[in-house]
Amino acid sequence: MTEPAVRCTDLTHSFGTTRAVDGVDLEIHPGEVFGLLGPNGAGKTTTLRMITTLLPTEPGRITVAGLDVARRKMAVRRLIGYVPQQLSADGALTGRENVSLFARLFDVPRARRAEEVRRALDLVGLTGDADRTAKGYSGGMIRRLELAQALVSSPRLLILDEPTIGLDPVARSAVWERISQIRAETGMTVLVTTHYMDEAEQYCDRVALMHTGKIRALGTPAELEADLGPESTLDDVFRAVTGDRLESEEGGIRSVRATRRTARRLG
Ligand SMILES: Nc1ncnc2c1ncn2[C@@H]1O[C@H](COP(=O)(O)OP(=O)(O)OP(=O)(O)O)[C@@H](O)[C@H]1O
Repeated sequence: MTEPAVRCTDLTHSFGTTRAVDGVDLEIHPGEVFGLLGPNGAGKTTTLRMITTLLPTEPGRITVAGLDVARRKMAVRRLIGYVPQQLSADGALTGRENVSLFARLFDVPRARRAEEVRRALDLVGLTGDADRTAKGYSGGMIRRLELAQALVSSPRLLILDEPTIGLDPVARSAVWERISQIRAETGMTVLVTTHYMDEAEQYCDRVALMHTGKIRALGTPAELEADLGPESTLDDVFRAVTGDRLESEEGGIRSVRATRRTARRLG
């Protein structure tokens, strides 16, 4: 039987008295686009940081392609491409130099490096802009550059934390189109967090709705909506299971702040 791409068993993590992740069980199938949905503070980033080996997994357990994350950290890191929420591109470098840097960091063999960098830039549609410095890129182009950085080591599991936060609707769909195309071309598994329910509805095969550290519902968007009744949206499902709204005002303000931070850092 094929191993799940990710299996989380009873994941728990606290920061002081805040229980950020509270008994999460999750199984992500190979090759699917899986969306972890929830408002700010739901515990999504903490869950991703545990899966990516950046936070301890105990007392819970995580496997990535059958490998125990607590015991096989380095092997797991080689399977993963991670795009965090924080900016990871350097404005002073060209697109190609940014991706080359990641190729070196991730030990892409020297003989294959230039070709892998070209391939990653091509996958995200940045070939024509590869030799311009990133400080001249739009927000959407920076996000696609960060995708290329994560793709250069040919990961089996691509993990994206709020890939479209702070982008305008056109740039958001451009980023998602690339994610869908890359998944179709490479067959890799994609785990993505978002608080934009329309994106999850359109682009995710399955979603988990997270709130106050717990998974409150899990399934395909269509299944979850059908369970609630005709004409339901994912936001309705979220409200029904948590009594809260998925897209909060706070999210909007944070998005703007994030965009401004990105612009400042690259400028
Ligand atoms: N390093 C930290 N120190 C203390 N508390 C933290 C830390 N990181 C997260 N938290 C708290 O843990 C809870 C979950 O945060 P987390 O970042 O995982 O949520 P999230 O769903 O990813 O939201 P966001 O989109 O805002 O990052 C929140 O209450 C947050 O304030």
